[in-house]
Amino acid sequence: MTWSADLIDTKGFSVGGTDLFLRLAASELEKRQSHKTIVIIASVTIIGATLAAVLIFFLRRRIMQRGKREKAEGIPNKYNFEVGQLELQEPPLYTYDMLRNATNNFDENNKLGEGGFGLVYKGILESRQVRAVKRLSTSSGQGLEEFMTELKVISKLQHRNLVKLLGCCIGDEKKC
Ligand SMILES: Nc1ncnc2c1ncn2[C@@H]1O[C@H](COP(=O)(O)OP(=O)(O)OP(=O)(O)O)[C@@H](O)[C@H]1O
Repeated sequence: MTWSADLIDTKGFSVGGTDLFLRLAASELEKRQSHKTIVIIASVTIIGATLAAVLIFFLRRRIMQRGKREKAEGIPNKYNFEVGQLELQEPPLYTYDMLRNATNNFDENNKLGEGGFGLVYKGILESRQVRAVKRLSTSSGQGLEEFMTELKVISKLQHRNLVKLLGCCIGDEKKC
């Protein structure tokens, strides 16, 4: 078919008309196909990047909130200190005040039991977590080195008959 009159926009006809089939060179169709592919790839990439950004945002916010909470509770994320040749890592460090508040100033009513090196109290942290707090008695004769050795050993032990070390407090005269 040859058309020699002015071009008409067929979208202008709201009714009637007939289907018009055009035969195109295969290369024309390939071009359209590749455009379609590019559009799909671009859309998937944009959606993927957006989802990743949202995920990273929420993860970062969660980590930051956790960091803030630990800071508020006086628990550093990680610490590493040395006493002589001893090195201890991982268990969180509690301040003496935190444990004193948790146990209501080491109240007799919160006493759970007594071991060779001191009394054990029930404590409730600000986060409402319940803990058994063992306070080293000054008369126990256990020095810093023995205390650190004990911490180092229990922090590495895991057994159903042993309580897990969840943290420690290492003040000058106040060790828990
Ligand atoms: N997690 C806990 N929950 C409840 N009670 C506890 C807990 N930990 C300790 N106790 C009580 O405190 C007592 C003394 O505990 P501790 O760990 O000091 O005992 P121990 O190992 O015999 O002492 P030590 O190592 O000083 O000789 C226990 O016998 C128990 O009654």
